[in-house]
Amino acid sequence: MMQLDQVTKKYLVRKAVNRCTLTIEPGRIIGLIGENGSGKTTILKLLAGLLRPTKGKVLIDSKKVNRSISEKLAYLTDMDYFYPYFTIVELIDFYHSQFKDFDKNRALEIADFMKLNIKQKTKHLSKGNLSRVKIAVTLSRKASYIVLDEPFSGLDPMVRKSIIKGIINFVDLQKQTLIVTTHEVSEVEPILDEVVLLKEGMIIAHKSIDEIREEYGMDVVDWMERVHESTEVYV
Ligand SMILES: Nc1ncnc2c1ncn2[C@@H]1O[C@H](COP(=O)(O)OP(=O)(O)OP(=O)(O)O)[C@@H](O)[C@H]1O
Repeated sequence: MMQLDQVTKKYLVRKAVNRCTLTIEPGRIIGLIGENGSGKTTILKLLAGLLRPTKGKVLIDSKKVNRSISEKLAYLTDMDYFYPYFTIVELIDFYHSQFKDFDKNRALEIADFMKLNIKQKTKHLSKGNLSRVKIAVTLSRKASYIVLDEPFSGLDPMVRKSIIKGIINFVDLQKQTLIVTTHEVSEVEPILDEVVLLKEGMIIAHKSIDEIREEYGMDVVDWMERVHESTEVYV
């Protein structure tokens, strides 16, 4: 289980995350949604132990998060920093050597599903193919928690939908929990169980997709727009 308990994160004087309380149950796929600068990446970095909260507690499996959480949390960042002279298959071997839970066969299977040429050097990859490689190596870890920051941003809209739907086959929801931030809400929505909506560093809504449809009888994107414009809190 992942928990934020009254978490505030300040960068100097600016509050990027403001008194956020959140519980994420295991085996769920969560969409962390919000406009630019609303605090999504900061929350993911707090969960990944890369940042410390200014106030409050970040807990995973009831333990305070620190850097050793990387053993059970796979994190796809919004940055690209692969060693340029590695081919994709060499990169997969490198990940295999670095992470005990890395499943090389799964990586090759995802690379194949993503239609990647594994003999290509990472420095020659297009932005979209680099995004595919990042997804492949992250989902190949059998980590309990998978955290994806804007994983679909570089992908061609023509193939994005099928890739998003396909990745669900590479997550084991009996054992894994997935959090994804995205601006492509309508495309990602089919794979989500819950959405957490952020506005100016605060959580303004946390609902399951079923609840949104049943309680509000609304399409998720329409509901999010309504919540975002309203002053009410839906948690
Ligand atoms: N290292 C930093 N130093 C100072 N301010 C920062 C730093 N990182 C983020 N911020 C600020 O904190 C706020 C939240 O940033 P964050 O990156 O978490 O938002 P985000 O929702 O992920 O945005 P985006 O959708 O654009 O990626 C923003 O106002 C941002 O400018």
